[in-house]
Amino acid sequence: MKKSLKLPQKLMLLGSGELGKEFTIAAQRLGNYVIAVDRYHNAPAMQVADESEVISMLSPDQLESIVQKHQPNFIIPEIEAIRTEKLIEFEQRGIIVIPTATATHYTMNRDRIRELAHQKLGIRTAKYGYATTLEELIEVSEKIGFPNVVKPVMSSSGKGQSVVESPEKIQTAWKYAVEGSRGDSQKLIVEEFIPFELEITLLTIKQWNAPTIFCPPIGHLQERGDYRESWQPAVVSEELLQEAQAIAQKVTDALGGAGIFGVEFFITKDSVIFSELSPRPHDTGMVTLISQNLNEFELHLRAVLDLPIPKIEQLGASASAVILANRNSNSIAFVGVQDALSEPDVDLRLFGKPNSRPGRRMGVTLAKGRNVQEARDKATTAVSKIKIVDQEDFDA
Ligand SMILES: Nc1ncnc2c1ncn2[C@@H]1O[C@H](COP(=O)(O)OP(=O)(O)OP(=O)(O)O)[C@@H](O)[C@H]1O
Ligand SMILES: NCC(=O)N[C@@H]1O[C@H](COP(=O)([O-])[O-])[C@@H](O)[C@H]1O
Ligand SMILES: [Mg+2]
Repeated sequence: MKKSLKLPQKLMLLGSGELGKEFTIAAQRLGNYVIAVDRYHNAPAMQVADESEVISMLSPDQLESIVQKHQPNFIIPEIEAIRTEKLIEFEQRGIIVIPTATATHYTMNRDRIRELAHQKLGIRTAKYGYATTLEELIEVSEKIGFPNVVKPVMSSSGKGQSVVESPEKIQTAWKYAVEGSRGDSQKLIVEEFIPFELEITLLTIKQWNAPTIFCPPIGHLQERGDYRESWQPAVVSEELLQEAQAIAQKVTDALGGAGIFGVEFFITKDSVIFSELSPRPHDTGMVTLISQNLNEFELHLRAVLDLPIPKIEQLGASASAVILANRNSNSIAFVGVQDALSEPDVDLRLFGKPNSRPGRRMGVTLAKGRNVQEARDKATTAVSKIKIVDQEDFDA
């Protein structure tokens, strides 16, 4: 990365969900030009970007045609399911891929990043094995033991993931995982179930020309593999936090490049277990929209563009909670927003996703409190006040 950089830059965002939308807003506040790309029209980031493209990001030809057309300076992946071999080619042609094309390749599938962290770097993870057929799944499950967690190697937000309590449940887990697999892989990972006390995301900012820095840890609560609440700061002993930071530094150094990473850990009574990482802003990191002087999207942008990050300030106990859809609809509306926002220090993001399906994340509440418990209570209370309705029903 060159030492002196001029603004604006042309950024191509591959994936245009809620995280991309906030990133685009951060990029545009510094006058940059953003082309938002996703598989469907009017995705959240497209609503605030300069231009947009609707393609299959797993198609090398479609990626080639939009890169030819827009000639971006940077390609910034926002989801995993991208034809990463093509990103390697773009990088060789001089486009900066964030954090690097190889890093996106490693983190696209759970097996590659697991091999890097565990086999190559010797980092502690849950015991694991792989399966590509039901027979293999039965065999590997017996080896790992019960309960275990079955996940497609390519999926996110808990899609296709389930906890398997006993051998009779394996077939159901197989079916669920194959159906929930994103992209073109049918491989599954089976992990030992870790009975953790707390799980955290350590937002780790890798810079081109400055040392790696960390945000205070974010605690989170997940249900069925998907995030429901997050809060900052999370209480972790100094010793375990240093261990987590050392692991995050080791993995992100191995991946290289620059940008923010969401490094996920399970914290048990006396140990830290690496789970996985996103080479991009993390959903649980949306709490930083209220909890820090620079949120995770602004930090990502600064790291990408080699802009300084002189200080990360935590602004006090804060929390986020998700608003999930309960229906299939392409005309959803929200009611109860007035009530939700009537509390001091409560804020809201409604992502503007054009369609809903049961369980799809449509928004997030943000809150500050005198302590984390109060912040969490305020965020979840705000969620309970917001109801998703059909536009037509409401207008009728
Ligand atoms: N081995 C495990 N033991 C215990 N809980 C687990 C295990 N693996 C996953 N989980 C639970 O499921 C959640 C989601 O798992 P994971 O992060 O691997 O999935 P994901 O689909 O990549 O999620 P995201 O994309 O939101 O990060 C974890 O945060 C944790 O709560
Ligand atoms: N855990 C990863 C994550 O939260 N990713 C975020 O969700 C969007 C997809 O949402 P959708 O499935 O509702 O389209 C992605 O584009 C990204 O913003
Ligand atoms: Mg995760």
